[in-house]
Amino acid sequence: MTIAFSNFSGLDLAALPSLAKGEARTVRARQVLATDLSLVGYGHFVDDFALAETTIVPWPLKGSRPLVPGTGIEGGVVEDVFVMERRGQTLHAVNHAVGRSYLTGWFEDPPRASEAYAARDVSRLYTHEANYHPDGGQIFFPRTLTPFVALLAKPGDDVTPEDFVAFLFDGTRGVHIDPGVWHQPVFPLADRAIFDNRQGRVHACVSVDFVREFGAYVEVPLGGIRE
Ligand SMILES: NC(=O)N[C@@H](O)C(=O)O
Repeated sequence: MTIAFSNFSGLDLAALPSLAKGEARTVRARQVLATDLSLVGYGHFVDDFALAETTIVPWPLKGSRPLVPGTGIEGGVVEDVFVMERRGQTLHAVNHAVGRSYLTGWFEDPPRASEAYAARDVSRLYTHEANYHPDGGQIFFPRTLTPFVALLAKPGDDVTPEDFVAFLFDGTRGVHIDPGVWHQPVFPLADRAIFDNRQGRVHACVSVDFVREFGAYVEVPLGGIRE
């Protein structure tokens, strides 16, 4: 499958506002340890990728008649690897299941970040967007025991940067992100990591652009738990 670069939010990545110049602000996501309880409303743990079910949302109806049972969900799922990799002072994510790649964040002031130089501080990352899938959930499962952070917010199109929570996973378990839950591709606490990914084949995506809508980048903590 060919891989095409996707910029869901449509933000001009060649004209990013500068934090150093005060052209944008940061909203630091609250970091919490992923537990069964803390994930309520966002998703749940996955312990066996092969056996894990991905929630598929039945086709939405406009009339009063119901779907014939078992129909409206037959688009099924797609699955393949999702590769997260640091490229200098930027982070990229390549979704081989749907053939799309993304720039998911910067380890420096975004307009000054370079792929030619190593990141100086990887304890946090700035990201500019998030999205959700109305058609189904999405599973990220680490192939190696790499700890990772899932930046998530509960469903609702009136989402704001302040709604996002950075869930810290220790790398021994995966995550099922529920339909409608805002997310970015997960952020590994390593320079490169491979995840198994399973999601709805329809791959409907609804995006939020933190920069153009709120004048902010979301700062994602990637260190240990502070709270
Ligand atoms: N950008 C982003 O979040 N993408 C993933 O959710 C995906 O489905 O590719």
